[in-house]
Amino acid sequence: MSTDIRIGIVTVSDRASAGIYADEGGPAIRDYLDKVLASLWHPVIRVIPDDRKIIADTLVELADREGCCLIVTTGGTGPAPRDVTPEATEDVVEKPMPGFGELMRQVSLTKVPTAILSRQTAGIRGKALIVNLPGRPRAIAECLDAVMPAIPYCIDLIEGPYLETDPAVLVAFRPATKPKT
Ligand SMILES: Nc1ncnc2c1ncn2[C@@H]1O[C@H](COP(=O)(O)OP(=O)(O)OP(=O)(O)O)[C@@H](O)[C@H]1O
Ligand SMILES: Nc1nc2c(c(=O)[nH]1)N[C@H]1C(S)=C(S)[C@@H](COP(=O)(O)O)O[C@H]1N2
Repeated sequence: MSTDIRIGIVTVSDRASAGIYADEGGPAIRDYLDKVLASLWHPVIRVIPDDRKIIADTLVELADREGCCLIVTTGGTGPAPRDVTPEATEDVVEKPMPGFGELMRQVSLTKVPTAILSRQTAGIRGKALIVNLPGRPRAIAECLDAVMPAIPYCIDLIEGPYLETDPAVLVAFRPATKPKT
């Protein structure tokens, strides 16, 4: 088991990637993970435009070459013509994990009626879990609070590193398992 925990943080935004506005989404994901994770981890950060091939190539690079066990994207999940983050995610995952999107939309609906406009999804590529979040920076904690308790065990199951959370902030759920004989 690797002890080097690398987590990809991918902002998908035409304007943030062009420097028209400062990226707030990537830093919000990093701050969130800094608060929640007790394990030492290293961010691998990318800020890219809403381009299906660039997004797919970036996800492949972070999963296959950078060795990220978790890749969190923000932006590009809505219905607008250039919103293609879910399609790019589906292009590269081997196993879709639709429960993540379902739960995040359900929880987000208690915060904002437009939650159903996000097509955010998730999936597994090799030993990486990829999770999409909406672009609005405030959506990041709203969505991660919902799915984060299940993420460390998901990464256990795909044979990634053991992620420990700070139990005072968030308790990760790991079901009791029988030892293999
Ligand atoms: N990375 C970001 N940093 C700061 N604000 C953001 C970011 N991404 C999105 N937002 C804000 O949330 C709004 C909705 O996000 P959305 O992903 O739909 O962006 P967009 O309108 O498609 O434009 P762009 O791709 O250029 O960010 C944006 O208009 C912007 O105000
Ligand atoms: N938790 C949460 N989910 C949210 C939102 C939000 O503010 N908070 N914004 C919604 C809106 S307005 C849109 S258009 C969709 C898609 O956003 P995206 O294209 O920026 O990914 O996410 C939705 N989901």
